[in-house]
Amino acid sequence: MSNQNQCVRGADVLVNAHLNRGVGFSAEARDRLGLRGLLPPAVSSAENQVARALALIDSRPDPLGKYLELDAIRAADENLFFKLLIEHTDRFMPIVYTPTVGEVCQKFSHIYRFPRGLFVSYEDRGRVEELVANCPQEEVDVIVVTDGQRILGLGDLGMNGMGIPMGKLSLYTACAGIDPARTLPVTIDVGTNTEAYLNDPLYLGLRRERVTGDEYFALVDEFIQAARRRWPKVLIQFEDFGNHNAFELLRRYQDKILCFNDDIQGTAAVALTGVYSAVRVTKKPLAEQTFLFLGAGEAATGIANLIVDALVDEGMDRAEALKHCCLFDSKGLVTAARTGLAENKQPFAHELPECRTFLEAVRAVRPTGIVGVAAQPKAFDAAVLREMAAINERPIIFALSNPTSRAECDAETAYRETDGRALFASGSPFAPVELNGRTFVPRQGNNSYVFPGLGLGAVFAQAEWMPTGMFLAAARTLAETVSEEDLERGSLYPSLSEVRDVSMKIGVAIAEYAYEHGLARNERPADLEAAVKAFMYMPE
Ligand SMILES: NC(=O)C1=CN([C@@H]2O[C@H](COP(=O)(O)OP(=O)(O)OC[C@H]3O[C@@H](n4cnc5c(N)ncnc54)[C@H](O)[C@@H]3O)[C@@H](O)[C@H]2O)C=CC1
Ligand SMILES: CC(=O)C(=O)O
Ligand SMILES: [Mg+2]
Repeated sequence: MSNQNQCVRGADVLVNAHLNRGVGFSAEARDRLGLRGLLPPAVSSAENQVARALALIDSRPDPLGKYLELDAIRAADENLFFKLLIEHTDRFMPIVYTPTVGEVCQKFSHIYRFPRGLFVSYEDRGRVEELVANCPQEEVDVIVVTDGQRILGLGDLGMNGMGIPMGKLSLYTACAGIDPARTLPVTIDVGTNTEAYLNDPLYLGLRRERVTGDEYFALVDEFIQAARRRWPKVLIQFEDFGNHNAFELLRRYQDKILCFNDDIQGTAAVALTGVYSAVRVTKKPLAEQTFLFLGAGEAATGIANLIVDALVDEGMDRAEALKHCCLFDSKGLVTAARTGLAENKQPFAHELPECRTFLEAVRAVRPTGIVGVAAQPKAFDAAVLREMAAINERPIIFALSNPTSRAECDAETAYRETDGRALFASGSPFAPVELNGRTFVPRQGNNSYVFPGLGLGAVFAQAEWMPTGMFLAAARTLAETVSEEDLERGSLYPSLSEVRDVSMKIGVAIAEYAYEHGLARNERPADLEAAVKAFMYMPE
């Protein structure tokens, strides 16, 4: 607790979510803080508080209702909220994160109740420093910022996209122990091109079409500079920006400040882990794998580039490595004959026949794995899955688009259409599948397995910036946490119940990378693991 917080007393404590422990305050704390009489007389144990909260949440049958209960708990007592999230990660992650967070964003203006984070509107250009100064946080370790243009696979949600930085930062704390008082969700509101919001009287964002070009980049830069002036060591995570801006912002800031793009780089690391797990099962090395991506945007080319980096790291020539990844976008298979290709797709434009359907492309490329990152629901249909099963003994099937409504296929379909041979992962969670007397436990190929640990390590070592090597290190560290028992159940990732330990290990690997490569701004502690563990916030 900071000195400033130690001065807070009486009712002010009870309306401060960082400090409030509600009916959990002991008799001694109630006297010390001037709370006697302001709370019901009985003191609740931690177990009691959790039980009361769980009953309240369970009284809401629908996921959005559960989200609203959790959100209200958070607004009143952050300690209790994170206790719930940490003790019941499996149960509440689908509520505070995908898929429910998608619905939360779509309805954000209708369910808005509690102030949180920073809204930087285009109307505030020229005075963003003042907005940043208004933030109550004395210190900020991690900012997650969006402009709401590509929220999951749901499209342009404008200011409503704020649910995503809020959700991601909840995971930073729950999964990697970043102090919640030192996190800041940010939305840069430059308008929206979604007509329904512009016509919705309850919409809380700027009512205008999106600002683009120089004015757009000037506003984002004004925010970044203001944030870094106030918090010079802050990590900035770019999240769910529209494709062109996402690549351009990464190009501008990647090697200059402590930042990364989660959709491009975090996703790449988690997908590569899934690939490493899959090749342990197929016993065919990475060098013998070929991937066909449905989609050719941030996630697709982020993943493809990291696979190429991993192959080059194993000794393969880069030109050869590029041939191991092929892209299929809204116009069909990306080939050398295509003109006007975006820069990120060009390295993957190979000499291949023209294919208009994904099934044709599967037949032409004969991939060992397909990766769905185009938000095209059910695109991995029975014909595609059967073709993959005909080409491969153990086909790799990653349906990574979010939320569940945008998944390329569900787990049951993936296993059923491949006679249980698919090595499957999905962006949003699916329940275990029973097939032919076996139980498959699919897990999430979601960047949530890596961004919390990446951020933890970068913040711990106060890294200057985050090179590609860090994302490779994160993928390899995560892969080491996948056990033989996991693989036997069809799980390419560890259980969510282990996620804090997993994030800690990734954090240590990233911090170590920063120390070894001269990127850290502090001294390496003698016992790095112990120091990282001690750094991690844990609710009381
Ligand atoms: N599991 C995870 O951790 C992550 C999942 N994603 C998901 O991936 C999806 C895409 O995200 P981004 O790559 O950032 O978006 P993006 O907008 O950068 O890329 C989308 C791509 O899909 C292609 N596309 C659109 N319609 C298509 C069609 N009918 N057939 C083939 N391709 C088509 C577009 O040409 C574009 O290349 C979203 O649903 C998002 O939720 C994104 C990041 C992380
Ligand atoms: C998981 C994530 O970052 C996305 O779907 O955009
Ligand atoms: Mg994202």
